[in-house]
Amino acid sequence: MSSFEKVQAFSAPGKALLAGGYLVLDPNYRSYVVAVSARMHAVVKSLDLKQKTHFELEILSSQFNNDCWIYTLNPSDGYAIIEKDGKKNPFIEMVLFNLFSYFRPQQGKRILIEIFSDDGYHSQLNSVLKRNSYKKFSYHTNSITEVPKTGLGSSAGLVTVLTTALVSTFKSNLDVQNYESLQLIHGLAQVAHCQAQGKIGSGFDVAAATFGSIVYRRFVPELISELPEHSEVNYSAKLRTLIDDTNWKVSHTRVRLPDGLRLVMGDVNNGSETTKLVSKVKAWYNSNPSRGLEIYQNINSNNEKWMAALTELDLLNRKAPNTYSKLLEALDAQDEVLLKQWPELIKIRQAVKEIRHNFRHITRESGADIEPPIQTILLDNCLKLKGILTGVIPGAGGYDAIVLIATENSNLQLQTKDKKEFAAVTWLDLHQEDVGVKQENPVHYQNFV
Ligand SMILES: Nc1ncnc2c1ncn2[C@@H]1O[C@H](COP(=O)(O)OP(=O)(O)OP(=O)(O)O)[C@@H](O)[C@H]1O
Ligand SMILES: C[C@@](O)(CCOP(=O)(O)O)CC(=O)O
Repeated sequence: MSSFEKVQAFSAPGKALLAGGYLVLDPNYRSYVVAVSARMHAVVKSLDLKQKTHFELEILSSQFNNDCWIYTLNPSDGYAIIEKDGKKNPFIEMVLFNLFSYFRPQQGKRILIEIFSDDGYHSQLNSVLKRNSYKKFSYHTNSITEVPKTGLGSSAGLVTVLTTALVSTFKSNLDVQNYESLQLIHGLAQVAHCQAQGKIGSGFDVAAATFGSIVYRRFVPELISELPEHSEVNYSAKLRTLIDDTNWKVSHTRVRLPDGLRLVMGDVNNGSETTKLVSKVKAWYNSNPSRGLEIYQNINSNNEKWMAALTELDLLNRKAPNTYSKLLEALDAQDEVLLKQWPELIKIRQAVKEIRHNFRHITRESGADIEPPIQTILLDNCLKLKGILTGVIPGAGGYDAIVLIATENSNLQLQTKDKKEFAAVTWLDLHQEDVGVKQENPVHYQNFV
């Protein structure tokens, strides 16, 4: 290992889409995305292969049964991506293809990238925890495709951190705190992630992995779908134009939950398939577009009210911290009379009530389980707990998880312990992260025992 000349490390966070599920697929609507503390990490080591033009790449994900992908890439054949043993990982392949097509590097290199992923992304059943003084990761006996995921966006985290790692090897002195650098990472990661998924998602997960907690409005999908086939000679030129000279009209304004409030995720250990839910909702919308539009506009106006009220809470805290503390105390007491004195709280609760009401309506009409009755019961029970401001089923909804906004002081473990109505929930050890891609210290990823 000591023969490597350059060693760097980066990480990127997972996500929870609080407001804007389904609507965010359309650039007309904004969404509220919280980056979460489960991060995907990459340690990248590189070495110039003097007098050579080929690239030897090894990508290791040792936590998952020592998964490993090995590639040799050549400028002479357009950087064709062929894994030594024919192993597939579409997310890695699309990152490599787009990064090499964009940079078209000529000086041969040997590159080793080690991937590490935090516990939140996957079920930890039958895993073994290994640690050093800085970090801890769980090791599984199964390969990555066989370990159940939790829905925090592992592929978006992987694509974003891998893109960052490769950009850092081709671009000297990459500074991930610099806005232009983040924009470059974001564009390349969106292209790779879209192509690997084989469908056009809204890209909110890649945006949160790159920029952190944001209010997000997507780019038009045609920007990526209209790129030429990979085999076309002009792919590289078109990709460069898309990344360097095109206004994506995407917006990603940094946000954070007001101080004193935190994000709580509860795993319900089931899982839903986003693609199936999306296709049912699209079919429902298209069967009566004017009615669909009316419902979407209603959801949207409540999403906007909710986002605006969170900003109002933040302002209240800055301008009148003592008053704001009283508001948090009212939430901790969950006292209806006290709570009525705070219009900001009423506004948020009312908006979320409307949003959930509309999604239950879509659930009944479309057959897509966005807020199925069992989750309604669970969420309504959660809203009665002390310290809870509001709660939803994030993203596409379904049986994946629930998300609550709670006061810092609330103790949900204690309040829900041994209560049968909460038996299905495991409270996850996660919190909101402000920052997206982050530079890490490579020394922190050595000697795990
Ligand atoms: N630690 C990892 N090492 C290597 N590949 C990984 C890792 N984590 C995720 N991947 C890749 O991402 C794929 C999972 O992507 P998928 O989009 O299905 O899940 P997800 O992004 O976690 O889901 P969701 O979007 O619902 O949150 C894996 O099959 C694998 O190809
Ligand atoms: C339904 C959708 O709006 C959100 C999906 O979110 P999640 O993958 O369930 O977290 C799809 C998308 O935005 O790509």
